[in-house]
Amino acid sequence: MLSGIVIAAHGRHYLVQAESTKLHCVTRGKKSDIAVGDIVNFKHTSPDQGVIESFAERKTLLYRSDQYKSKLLAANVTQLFIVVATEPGFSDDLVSRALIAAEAAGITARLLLNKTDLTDLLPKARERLKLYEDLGYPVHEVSVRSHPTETIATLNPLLKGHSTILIGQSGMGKSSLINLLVPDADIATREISAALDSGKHTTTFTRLYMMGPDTDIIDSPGFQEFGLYHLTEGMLERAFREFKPHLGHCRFYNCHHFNEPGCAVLTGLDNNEIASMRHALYRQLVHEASQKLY
Ligand SMILES: Nc1nc2c(ncn2[C@@H]2O[C@H](COP(=O)(O)OP(=O)(O)OP(=O)(O)O)[C@@H](O)[C@H]2O)c(=O)[nH]1
Ligand SMILES: [Zn+2]
Repeated sequence: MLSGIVIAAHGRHYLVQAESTKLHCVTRGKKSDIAVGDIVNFKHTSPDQGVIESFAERKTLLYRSDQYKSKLLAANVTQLFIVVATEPGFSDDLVSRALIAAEAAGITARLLLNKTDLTDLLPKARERLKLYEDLGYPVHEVSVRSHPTETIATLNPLLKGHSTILIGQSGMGKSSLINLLVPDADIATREISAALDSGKHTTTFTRLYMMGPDTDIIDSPGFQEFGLYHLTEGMLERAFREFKPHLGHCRFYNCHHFNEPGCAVLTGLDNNEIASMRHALYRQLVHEASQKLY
């Protein structure tokens, strides 16, 4: 049996890189429980095609979900970079959802502030990011277009030895960043489309780019919405870092931290130790989780 890494996924079709060759693989039956980043064992069915027989134990697994189902996003990721910019404005909701997803999956998270060349807008962006810095998430300032060399120098040491997933809203400069870090990214993307989408280019894929023997970058499109319906209330309360000192100090052991008397989390909110925006998101996520239909 041969082994390789899944570099793109589309339904139950996968592009697997094994040494220097890329194969179009499928799973047996209707199963599609393999994600980008999975290490798989496969058998050849033709020189450039194969069948996946099994996958290796995962270090981490990232999901996104809606009311109806959860979807595997990427396996074996060790860190998540959230790309934001001075312009257009970024969504706190999306940033926090990504951070919660990272916490729940046990993945390190960092924020990249791009377009620092737009100096007029920089103080405002820094001020908005302070909330996350205070929570202990590092913020790295870059300018992909104006200071590419410095951007590479900042990011390469952070990327080395990691499998990093990049997420960001449209317009933040994520594509520019990928193209800067992975010089053949465009070629690789065309190869993936040709192999998995029969050249239609209609679908955007989550794709993995190898940067070195133990370093890769995963680009994931479509993060306009980041559903976290799969997280339970217990997982959610632990994924909000700032709740940690308060957990276990509520009057009721099964406190939901909504409006219960003697709730330590709500006391933290009143004392400004917890930002109201974050507590509101916690409420929203618990609500979403209760709407789950699977
Ligand atoms: N001023 C400035 N503009 C930048 C910088 N990096 C990227 N841009 C511009 O921002 C715009 C969006 O960049 P993209 O790389 O397409 O952004 P994206 O996040 O991939 O967005 P989508 O392709 O819509 O998903 C482009 O016009 C880039 O040229 C930067 O460092 N400074
Ligand atoms: Zn409570």
